[in-house]
Amino acid sequence: MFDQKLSDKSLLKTKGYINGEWVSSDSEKEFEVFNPATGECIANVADLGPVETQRAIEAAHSAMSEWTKYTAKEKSALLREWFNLVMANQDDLATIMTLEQGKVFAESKGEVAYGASYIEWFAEEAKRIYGDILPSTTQDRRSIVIKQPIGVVGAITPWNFPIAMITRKIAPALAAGCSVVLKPAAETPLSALALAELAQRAGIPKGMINIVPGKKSSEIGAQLTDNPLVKKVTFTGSTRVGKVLMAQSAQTVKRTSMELGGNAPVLVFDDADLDKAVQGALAAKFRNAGQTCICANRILVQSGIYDEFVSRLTAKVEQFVLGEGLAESSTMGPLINSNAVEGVTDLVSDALGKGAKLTVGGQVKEGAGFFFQPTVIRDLDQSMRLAKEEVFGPVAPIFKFETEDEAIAMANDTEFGLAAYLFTKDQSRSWRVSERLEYGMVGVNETAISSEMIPFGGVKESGQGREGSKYGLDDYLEMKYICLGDI
Ligand SMILES: NC(=O)C1=CN([C@@H]2O[C@H](COP(=O)(O)OP(=O)(O)OC[C@H]3O[C@@H](n4cnc5c(N)ncnc54)[C@H](OP(=O)(O)O)[C@@H]3O)[C@@H](O)[C@H]2O)C=CC1
Ligand SMILES: O=C(O)CCCC(=O)O
Repeated sequence: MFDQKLSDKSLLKTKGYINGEWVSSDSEKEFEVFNPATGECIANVADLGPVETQRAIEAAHSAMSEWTKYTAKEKSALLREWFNLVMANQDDLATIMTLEQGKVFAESKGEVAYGASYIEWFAEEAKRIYGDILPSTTQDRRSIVIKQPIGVVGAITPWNFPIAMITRKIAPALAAGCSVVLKPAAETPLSALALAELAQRAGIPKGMINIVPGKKSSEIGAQLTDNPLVKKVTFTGSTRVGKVLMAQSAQTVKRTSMELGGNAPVLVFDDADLDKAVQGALAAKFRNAGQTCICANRILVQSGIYDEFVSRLTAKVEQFVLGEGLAESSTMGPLINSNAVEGVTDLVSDALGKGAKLTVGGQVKEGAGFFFQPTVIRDLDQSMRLAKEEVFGPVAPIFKFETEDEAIAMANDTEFGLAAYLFTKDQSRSWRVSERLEYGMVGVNETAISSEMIPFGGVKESGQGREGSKYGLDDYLEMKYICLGDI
């Protein structure tokens, strides 16, 4: 399958990557990777476990002491070369991503560029790690703060963004001076391994990046959280697993960064620019077939424009073409697996059973693969599961509200707090509402809020820590205070 599709076939790697070597599992076991658009097996990948992970951690630990000998400028140059290679191989990386993850090729290309932007950004930030000299309480001493790499980083990433979620952890880690052992999602190991191949070609020293693909995620996770050589655990994925990893990390008091589930509301006020609001909600809802933690999960529309909003959004959604991601005609791909299809189906049935109304979609697509039709549902209320639970799929539930206070209360009525959006032309309302929304990120009249230059992250049970931006290095650095007394 890959043979005909990649211009550089050596980007297809199916072994683990430890200490600069491509390795099988000790047991020689492999696991299958599937194309979610067809259900076909597209590769067999080495099934590594806790023992190989321990080896990777030890390699990472040794590599870090070598990496400290590189100047900031040398580290920066290596990261820059990795960025160049990722961009030079954008089409092949996007092909691999579409085949294992399902998103349409244009979106995969966009994600490769987005993922690369974190490498470029942190190549630059690697040169900007500063210390500080503080005022002193006495004449005979000086107080100095230096920043040092926290240590070996254990990273676990999800399948929904198989490149960007990796680069936004590995690039700041390397820039800060840390090495990484990363476990990619079992659904999408091939993108991670191709990235490692390009890092190797860029000259990033052995042991600095280690990739441990494997199906025994809880055992690999236990090794990463229990091993005292690992000083920090960074995770993107479900809140359930994030809590497990935080609890495990507490035993050795590791620093953690958690980017967990979301339940993003889009608040559309009567005074909004309706075209802009429909377009924004559409983009935020259907990106990656709705499988993004900042996807619009609940669309809250004020009563005066409710019917008009529903009919305009429905008309746009009717235009989606569902299909295999490499087909040029497709504008939306499949969900990741059959569990995902079942989960979405259950949430839709619950809402329809309790009186909500379908305006488009609502069905599993017949035939091969894991497709669910792009769907709009209206007239929801707070009793329905869609009001509280994250629907990781192409379903736009539209709720009605009367007043600003009611909309804010509905928006905040969740344990999640990742991203929220609002549409209004009233300047003071945009400030007022932004400040009252209990979320880590708020988009005002804009839903395309992500970039390497902004601090991505949430509050409440959506996690802790921020990725990207000038703050993104902090999670990988320790602050050391040095008190210099008189000689
Ligand atoms: N914030 C986000 O970006 C994401 C949120 N989600 C949310 O989570 C739901 C479930 O998706 P799912 O893929 O199951 O997410 P998970 O949280 O289960 O998976 C994310 C990553 O964690 C790994 N993992 C799973 N269990 C453990 C464990 N006990 N210890 C260590 N690592 C573990 C997975 O490995 P493996 O693949 O090998 O099981 C994968 O690499 C989605 O429907 C969505 O609501 C999901 C993905 C991303
Ligand atoms: O966690 C996710 O679902 C991916 C984040 C997408 C983004 O960075 O915009």
